[in-house]
Amino acid sequence: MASKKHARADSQTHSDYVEVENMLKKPSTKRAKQIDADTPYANLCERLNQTRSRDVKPRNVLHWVRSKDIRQEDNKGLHAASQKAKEGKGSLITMYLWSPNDLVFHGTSPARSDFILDNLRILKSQLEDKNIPLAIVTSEKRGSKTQRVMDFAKEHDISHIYANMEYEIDELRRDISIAKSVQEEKDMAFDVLHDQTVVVPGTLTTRSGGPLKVFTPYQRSWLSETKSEFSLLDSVPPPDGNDTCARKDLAKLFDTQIPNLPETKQFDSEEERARIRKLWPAGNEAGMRRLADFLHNKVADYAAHRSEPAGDPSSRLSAYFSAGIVSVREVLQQTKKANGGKHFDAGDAGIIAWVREIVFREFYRQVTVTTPHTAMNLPQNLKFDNVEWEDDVEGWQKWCEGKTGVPFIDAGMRQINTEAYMHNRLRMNTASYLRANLLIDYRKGERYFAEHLIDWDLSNNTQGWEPSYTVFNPVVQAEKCDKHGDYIRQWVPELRGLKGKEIFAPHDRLSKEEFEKLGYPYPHVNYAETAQRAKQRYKRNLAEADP
Ligand SMILES: Cc1cc2nc3c(=O)[nH]c(=O)nc-3n(C[C@H](O)[C@H](O)[C@H](O)COP(=O)(O)OP(=O)(O)OC[C@H]3O[C@@H](n4cnc5c(N)ncnc54)[C@H](O)[C@@H]3O)c2cc1C
Repeated sequence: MASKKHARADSQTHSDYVEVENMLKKPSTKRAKQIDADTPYANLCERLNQTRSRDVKPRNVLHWVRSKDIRQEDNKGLHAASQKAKEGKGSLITMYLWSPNDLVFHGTSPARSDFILDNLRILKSQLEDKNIPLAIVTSEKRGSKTQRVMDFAKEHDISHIYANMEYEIDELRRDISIAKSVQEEKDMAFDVLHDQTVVVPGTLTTRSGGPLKVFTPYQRSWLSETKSEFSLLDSVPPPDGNDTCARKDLAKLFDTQIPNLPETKQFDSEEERARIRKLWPAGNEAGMRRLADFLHNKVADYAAHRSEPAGDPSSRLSAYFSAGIVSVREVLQQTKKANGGKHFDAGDAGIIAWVREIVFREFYRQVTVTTPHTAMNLPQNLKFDNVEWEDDVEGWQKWCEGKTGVPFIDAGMRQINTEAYMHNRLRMNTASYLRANLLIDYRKGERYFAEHLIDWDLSNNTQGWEPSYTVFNPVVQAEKCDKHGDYIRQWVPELRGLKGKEIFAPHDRLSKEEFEKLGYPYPHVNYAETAQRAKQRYKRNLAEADP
């Protein structure tokens, strides 16, 4: 078992199921459209135009580290803060706002929570070597963040606050609130920089000026933009150090400790934590080593084999991207080198295919910024909010535990429960199975992924879970992507003894007697019937939808 959280999933009761439901509050579709028409992102940008340009003499300068930029290498906000600090006589201070209730609210997994803390430990030690403190400011209540940050800034005579942009609606609203408070101060400035992507979300537009909303034209435009604007891949150096006297002046800040995991985010045991840590070692160095290994040993086969989970064909860099342990610019610089200096529209087929996935990541941030309701438990296609979902508690429990009786689905769910990670092809299949074959509200699955993945990322997860009419046949998918059944064999030990095509659908392809000997669950539902039911339900409910 990966975590206490998962142990809880084993004994999921109806009240747990309802608890998930309560977490999924959402606005009406009418309200969603209003938010899309007047986005918090646009509102924040407008305010920042005023707070960033204020003529304030630098004193102490703050970089506010967020859960998506925990590194000193090529960190735009940290670099800007370091440059500003050099203009004055004050020090560079860094700070992380620790909000345990946010972890609970967002359902952040123990694996991701622990990964964040471990990376903060590394960053704190690297910065301390340069006499830069990393202070931990705790906000016990979700609503007290602005107050805590402003109190900290005043207490430490901060003239400038820098941070990197987070594009989710709650985070944008938090920054709007900070910007308002900074505006009320006479001698403070606030700036938030774009660091998560190469191309700033929202800037790739159609001829008429609207944001590109379809991936293929977005990718075309991204490739052309990054080809003509070389500087987009430029990186910035790590921060310069403070004078040694900062050690004494800011002693209290150097003393703050990285917090422990909250009770609900702890692992079952220290061994369990060590096992997950070994799979996902913390730190920029570990991430960049992983990249080098991928570029050297795997990327050449990526185009041909990326959908075959048995060979573990992908980079497994998602955890490092989602917590900002590696910079996407530095990753792409190394990738370009591996491509013999060619841009990402030519050269090695594996590299072209891999960078396409990075572009997906950028595209999904553009969607979050321009369609903010997608970060509010609502589908991008609002009509899908009208679907009448089934209340299949048993199906839900079986899905969570990897006991649906469909080998490919069960293998995927057992992988996520064990590794805090699932291969992309399985994410697609398990999501389709939940929202179509089980007809369970896809938002419950989205939340389950957040509660278990180490790489949880709101934009990638919500877009990955976006409902549609597509229903994957998990037997056909397995026969195509797991030809020899090795992935299934790895994760479903009950089926390890099966050698032929029986492994993909043991219930249908073995005799009753042979099947029962396996000790493997009966299929919870019939694939063909439920796929048909889902399509009809979607069609009827979408036709009746109001928006
Ligand atoms: C239902 C569903 C939920 C998902 N939830 C998440 C999530 O919470 N966090 C997350 O990072 N990804 C998510 N993805 C996208 C994708 O599955 C993972 O990024 C990928 O499997 C991570 O493995 P990797 O790092 O080896 O990827 P690689 O294949 O090596 O790709 C390199 C990087 O590109 C990005 N990327 C790859 N595939 C996608 C994609 N389909 N969409 C957007 N970006 C992509 C990731 O940052 C990834 O690390 C989800 C996909 C689906 C279908």
